[in-house]
Amino acid sequence: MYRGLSHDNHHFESSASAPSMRASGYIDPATSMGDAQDEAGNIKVVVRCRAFVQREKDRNADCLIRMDPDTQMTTLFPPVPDSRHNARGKIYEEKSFTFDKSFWSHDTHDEHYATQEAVYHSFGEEFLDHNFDGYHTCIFAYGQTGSGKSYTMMGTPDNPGLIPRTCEALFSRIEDEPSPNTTYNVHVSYFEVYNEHVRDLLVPRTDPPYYLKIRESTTDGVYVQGLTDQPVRSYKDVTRLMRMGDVNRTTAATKMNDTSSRSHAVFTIMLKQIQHDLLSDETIERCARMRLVDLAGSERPKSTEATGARLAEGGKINKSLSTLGRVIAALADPARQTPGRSRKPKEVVPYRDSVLTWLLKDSLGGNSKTAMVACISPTDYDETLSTLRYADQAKRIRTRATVNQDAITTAERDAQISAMAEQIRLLQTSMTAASVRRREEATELEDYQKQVEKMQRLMEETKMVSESKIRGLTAEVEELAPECLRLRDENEALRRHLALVVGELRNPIRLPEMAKPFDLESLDLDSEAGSLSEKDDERSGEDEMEGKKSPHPAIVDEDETEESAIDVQEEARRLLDELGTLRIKMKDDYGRFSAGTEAKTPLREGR
Ligand SMILES: Nc1ncnc2c1ncn2[C@@H]1O[C@H](COP(=O)(O)OP(=O)(O)OP(=O)(O)O)[C@@H](O)[C@H]1O
Repeated sequence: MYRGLSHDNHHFESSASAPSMRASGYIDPATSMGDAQDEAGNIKVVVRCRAFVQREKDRNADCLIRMDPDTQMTTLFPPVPDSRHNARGKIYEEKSFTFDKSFWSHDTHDEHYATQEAVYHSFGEEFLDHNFDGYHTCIFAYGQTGSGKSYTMMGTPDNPGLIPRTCEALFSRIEDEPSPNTTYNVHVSYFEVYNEHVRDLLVPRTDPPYYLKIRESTTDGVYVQGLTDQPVRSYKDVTRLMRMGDVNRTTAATKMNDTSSRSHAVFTIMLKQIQHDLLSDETIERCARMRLVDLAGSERPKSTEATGARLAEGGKINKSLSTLGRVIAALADPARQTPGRSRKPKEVVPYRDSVLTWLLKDSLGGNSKTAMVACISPTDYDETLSTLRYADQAKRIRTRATVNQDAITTAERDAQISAMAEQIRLLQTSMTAASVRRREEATELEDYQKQVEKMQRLMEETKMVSESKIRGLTAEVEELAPECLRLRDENEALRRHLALVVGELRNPIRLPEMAKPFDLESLDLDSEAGSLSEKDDERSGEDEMEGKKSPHPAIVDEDETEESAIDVQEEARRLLDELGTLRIKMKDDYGRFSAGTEAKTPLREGR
């Protein structure tokens, strides 16, 4: 039974360590360029156990944790089987782990109670020292949902956590800087990784949300493109930004935590110290990056009773945390820690498998001094065991931190500035050219579109003209068709008539001698026409040669009649030709414009 467990003998003394001995940010080029330049070390791992929250008090929960202040050992005791810890066949065992520090923040009345201030003094201050020495640092809080990560990192207005305390101490050190030759430049950024997307917390939220891209460069490593990098001059400036970021951060109430963080939040402080030596006219610059990460909590859907969006968020959170676990496992691999000794090939570190691990690549396995705060709840055996195992593995990770320092003379600095100015000038020129090009391209595109519209309009007009032309021609053809038929019939009649007349002339009816002479006057041949056959010509010639005068008066007018017949014939031929030409023209127009209008065209194929 561990309810009311006495911790008297297991807690350590006040965890407030001695304040940093660092007096100022003065950079000693001689020492700073020495051994401290490249420092390999393990990730610092601390564990913090929080107090009961109301829901745990309500169910009279047992505290399953003990911490030994002397050995820094954290022990997890098996729970009394109850509705929450009754998995059939499951064996709950006592488990012990030793970390760099075990913070007992469970019982405020306990003499070893670790306050927010104590946690900061224990290692927050030490990490700030590293920053002033020019090292990049990273502190991240890990643990199940509701275990106290946000409380440890950000805290409350009354009980500020590591982030505000670090910032406050940073500015108080800057203000206390005794050397007039040292200047500081501080920038802050704050972003969250929500559902595998990066969102800037220092800009107002938008709907739909605006996500930032992650880039990697040889000089800057992995970075968030377009992230607000706000210059700050005082702690007041920082608190304003922290508040803004916290308001923008995605939180929601779950069964395990009323204000559960649904994202990983990364607060970054960039500290640049510039020290100018008047005698040597040399400038030493140190750049340090402080990353303070409040991870989203791992969660069991069964415990949080999440559904819908919350459940999906939880899935993404767990996925990225399990990738973090795999990254930690790969980095903690003994083959990696003792290169050359092990024959086992080094495991590939899956940094890129999640946005979080990709962004923390440098902090987890590169140029950084890193600490992990494993936050645990005093009541949940399974989740706490999982967190303690995670933390235990992280202890084995070694990083190699380097002092990020550059020493340059004033002349070099001036040269750098003018090189940069030149680069900016070139960039401006190319930007101007690019925008001119873009403008030109836009104008060209506009012209092109206008031309296309114009062409479309023209085509439309042409179509309309063609249609009206077809309509006009069709009407004309329809109008001409009866006349054409009439002409053809008339021509036919004339031809028949002419043939009859010619036949009559060639073969005149011979009247008997006694008969009444032929009444020439009654024969009207003026309008008759026809062609004479050769036979007829021959006969006429014979008659002339014989010198016989034809008794038939018609023979006297034969030439005249023939001329008239020829005229008629020519007129008919001309009409036929005209008709043919007209038909060809009609056929031509019909072919050109008749697509889809055939139904309207009454043209018949000419014979
Ligand atoms: N050391 C502590 N002392 C007192 N109360 C604490 C402590 N740690 C956490 N709490 C309380 O526990 C509750 C949950 O804490 P917190 O929100 O920090 O959890 P979390 O791990 O950040 O959760 P999540 O992952 O869901 O965001 C809060 O009400 C907080 O005030």
